[in-house]
Amino acid sequence: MARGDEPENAVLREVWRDVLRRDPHQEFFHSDVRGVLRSIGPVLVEHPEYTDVVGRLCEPERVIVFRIPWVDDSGRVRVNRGFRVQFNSALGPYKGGTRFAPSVDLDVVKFLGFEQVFKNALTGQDIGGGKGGADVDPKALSAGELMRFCQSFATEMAGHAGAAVDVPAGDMGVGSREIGWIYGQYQRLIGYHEPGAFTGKPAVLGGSALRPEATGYGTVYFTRRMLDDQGRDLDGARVVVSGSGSVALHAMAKVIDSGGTVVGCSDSRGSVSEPDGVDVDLLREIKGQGGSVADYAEKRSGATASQGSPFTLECDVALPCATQNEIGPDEARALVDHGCWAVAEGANGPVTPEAREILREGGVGFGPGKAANAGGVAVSALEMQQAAGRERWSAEDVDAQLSTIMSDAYDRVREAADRYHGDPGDLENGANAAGFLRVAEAMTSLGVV
Ligand SMILES: NC(=O)c1ccc[n+]([C@@H]2O[C@H](COP(=O)([O-])OP(=O)(O)OC[C@H]3O[C@@H](n4cnc5c(N)ncnc54)[C@H](O)[C@@H]3O)[C@@H](O)[C@H]2O)c1
Repeated sequence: MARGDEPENAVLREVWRDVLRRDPHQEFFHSDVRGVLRSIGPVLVEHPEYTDVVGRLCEPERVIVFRIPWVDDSGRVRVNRGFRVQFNSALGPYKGGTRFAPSVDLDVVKFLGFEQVFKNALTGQDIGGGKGGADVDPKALSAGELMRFCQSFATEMAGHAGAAVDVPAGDMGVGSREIGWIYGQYQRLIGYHEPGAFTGKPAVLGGSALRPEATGYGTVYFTRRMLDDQGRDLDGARVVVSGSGSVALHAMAKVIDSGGTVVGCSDSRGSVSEPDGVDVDLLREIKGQGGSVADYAEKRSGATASQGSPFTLECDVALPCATQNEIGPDEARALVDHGCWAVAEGANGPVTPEAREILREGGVGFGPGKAANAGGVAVSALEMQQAAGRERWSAEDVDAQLSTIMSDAYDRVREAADRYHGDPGDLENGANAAGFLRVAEAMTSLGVV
């Protein structure tokens, strides 16, 4: 919302101006707040009692910024910056991932933390929202350096994490190995076992079955419900999945499991088109050895590598699963021109606001990340439950719960879209409205705290 495009509701307008005034340069965060304020106007007409919570909801409860000193393999002392934004704990302990990437700054972490508040609410579980990370490129570090880095990160986080306080998980650049190292240092510092304090741990340390798969699988479960409502399904569909990391590889596997063909993928170095279908096992193997999608394409006669976006390829379904701002106006127009049925965000913020508008006008279904990629955090919350009960659930059990959670989230979003925005297919407004309703009820019940 530019100044001339402010909310009509006087309270929302005031909140928006405060957000801009306090942090004028946080554009990712502004963009997300803008979307939410747009969506909740009609909710406040029905629930004026929730008006008071909006200002508090847009201000994190706590922001922790810290120094991460570590020693590299040559003996040189290096310094990075770490972040944890404890955004909202009305529904439960703060819960959200940890991102290690050079692009991490306070704007990105606040944006992701704000998203997380709504996402977690949509899962129906009792978890608040938070996010953290550090401005480091883990790919540039040796394993020894990365372990020391994780230990330094954990030393600072130890005073802020805890099973009933804040439960970090992984995100880009942070997998189960790194969470194991972070948890190891945390446990050493506190002096006892507290497996519920971190999720996404290796299985041997109490990590949940299916946690690595959960976000990708969940995105596909959500997409299937979207297609169902269009009278379509993934069987026989051509699907582009961007990225080839944790979310993307598992989304690809579930697409193939559902009868679809993955006709394109990418990584930070380029993209690949393969009309006959990407071989996910081979791609995983090559990526696991540090290779790129271009290295993969060299091994496949039907695959073509390029430097362009994978979203200009012809496809029926697009699942952006890499990073933010992958689908801008050009990619959105290509998707509309190719008659794409649906786009669902496996990544956080991969579709820009302008692109979302183009998709909407072009009649392409849109599943916002707040809902579509909630599967990861949902299984993280199941990992917390298993830790609390000292239990281990099977992959089948977790998968069944994940599928139900994603389906329920879809219903919640669709119902709110219909009720407050008069269009059951407007899942973006629906996700914001449904998430807001749950958090606002909890915040109101807690009083002004
Ligand atoms: N891991 C989770 O459980 C989880 C949960 C919810 C949302 N997400 C979101 O999903 C996205 C991916 O997370 P991940 O855990 O798979 O990370 P990851 O580090 O395992 O993989 C990221 C992938 O994106 C690719 N990539 C990075 N920048 C790119 C660019 N500019 N263009 C094309 N490809 C690029 C990388 O090469 C890699 O293949 C992130 O937005 C993350 O916040 C992850």
